[in-house]
Amino acid sequence: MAQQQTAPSPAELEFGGPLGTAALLLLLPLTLFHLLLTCHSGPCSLLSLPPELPPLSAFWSSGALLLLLFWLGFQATLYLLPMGQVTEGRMLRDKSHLQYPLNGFRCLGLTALLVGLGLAGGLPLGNLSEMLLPLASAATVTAFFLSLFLYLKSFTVPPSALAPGGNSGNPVYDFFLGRELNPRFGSFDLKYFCELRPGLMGWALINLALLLREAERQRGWPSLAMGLVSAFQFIYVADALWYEEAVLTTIDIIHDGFGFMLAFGDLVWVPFIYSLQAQFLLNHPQALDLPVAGAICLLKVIGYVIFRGANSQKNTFRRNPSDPSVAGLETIPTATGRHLLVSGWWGLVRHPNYLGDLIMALAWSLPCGVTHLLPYFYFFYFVILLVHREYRDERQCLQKYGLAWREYCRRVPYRIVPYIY
Ligand SMILES: NC(=O)C1=CN([C@@H]2O[C@H](COP(=O)(O)OP(=O)(O)OC[C@H]3O[C@@H](n4cnc5c(N)ncnc54)[C@H](OP(=O)(O)O)[C@@H]3O)[C@@H](O)[C@H]2O)C=CC1
Ligand SMILES: CC(C)=CCC[C@@H](C)[C@H]1CC=C2C3=C(CC[C@@]21C)[C@@]1(C)CC[C@H](O)C(C)(C)[C@@H]1CC3
Repeated sequence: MAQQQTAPSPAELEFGGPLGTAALLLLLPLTLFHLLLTCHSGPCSLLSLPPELPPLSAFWSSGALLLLLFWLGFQATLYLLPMGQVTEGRMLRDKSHLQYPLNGFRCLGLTALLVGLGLAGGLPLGNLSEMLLPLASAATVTAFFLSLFLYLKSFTVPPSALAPGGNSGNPVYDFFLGRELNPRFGSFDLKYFCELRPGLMGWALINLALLLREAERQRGWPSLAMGLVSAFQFIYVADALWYEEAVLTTIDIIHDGFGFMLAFGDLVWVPFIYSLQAQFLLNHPQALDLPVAGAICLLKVIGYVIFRGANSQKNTFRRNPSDPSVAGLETIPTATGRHLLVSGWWGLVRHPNYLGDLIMALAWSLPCGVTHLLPYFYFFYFVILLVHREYRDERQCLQKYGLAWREYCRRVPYRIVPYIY
């Protein structure tokens, strides 16, 4: 029988409960526009207001909205193309499994091909770099309406389809966290689509537009710093789509509902905030020595090896514990029948994937030099996000695994950084 979903108690509410989430609903878009404006201002000071505000008309254009809707429709069409394998997600509370298409990397290839053809035919992609403000407004409005739709839709599904944490009964809190775990139209999974497709590829496309604009300005090649930032971030996007299946064991898919936090995160925050380093470099060029560039590349490789190794190890183990690559690892049994890895990457710290991700985040910012704080915004935000995420995950794992989780914490005492945290 389907297990009934009970509302979380006030003590279990996350992000500061209704007040905290109401504040985030306002603060996230305000931070976004503050950063976009600051990045294009001369002083580019993270801690003061941009010297002059553009007219209100600079924040909105119907062309930008149409372009965004076209992009969403285009990516949705690619998602639906019957290419590649289909995989099964984790067992749900009603004991069923959802099916997910694994065609993300092919969609990236097709997108790259079409963009390449467009560029060869004279597509002025660099112009996108002057449309970021109205595009970000259009994406924010779209994310807001999508979240409203998702919130209303969640009242039409059975309790077993709700996320563990998003049905407190408080409309603001539930709107922010998302009530339904896997909202779908037939086989079209809205959360899985948004998590990996339009935002991530949009981020890579914005970076490319900024790089092209910089190259045009320099009448030839982009700077080394811009080249490194774009290449590092493109690798991150391509990696996420190549290992698409691994997203099915992340907190976003297995625990969090689909609400404003993820809709805004996926469609707005990722493309417009994660491209801040490239935006900064277009407006504030930086010279980079080859040895420094080499050291930054090494940092990126170290981060990537840890990030990918840890995520793939956990994903393989969760999907098939007898896979030869993980079968020899030491584990702790839990009362749920699932085991916890206690050696390999997951025996180093309790969140080795966060460690790798943070190292990469630093490598993305360093090419921007050390004269400004703004390119490091992503790194500081990411430290806060991952520390908070780790805390949320610990709480959930303690609930899920009880004594076995305590034993894991005893055997692996550090959370993210060995011997430090
Ligand atoms: N770039 C960005 O903005 C962001 C990137 N990320 C990245 O996304 C990736 C996924 O992160 P996230 O979803 O937060 O968390 P994880 O992928 O680490 O998933 C956490 C889950 O993994 C399982 N788990 C934890 N410890 C063990 C263990 N020892 N053995 C086996 N399973 C274990 C538990 O679930 P269960 O036991 O139920 O399987 C736990 O709930 C990370 O690399 C992170 O850095 C995350 C947020 C933002
Ligand atoms: C408060 C606030 C701004 C919340 C939004 C957070 C979101 C931006 C992130 C939550 C988890 C994410 C993940 C990725 C992107 C950022 C968000 C949506 C991810 C898709 C990036 C690529 C990785 O390889 C990944 C697939 C592991 C990762 C999954 C989590």
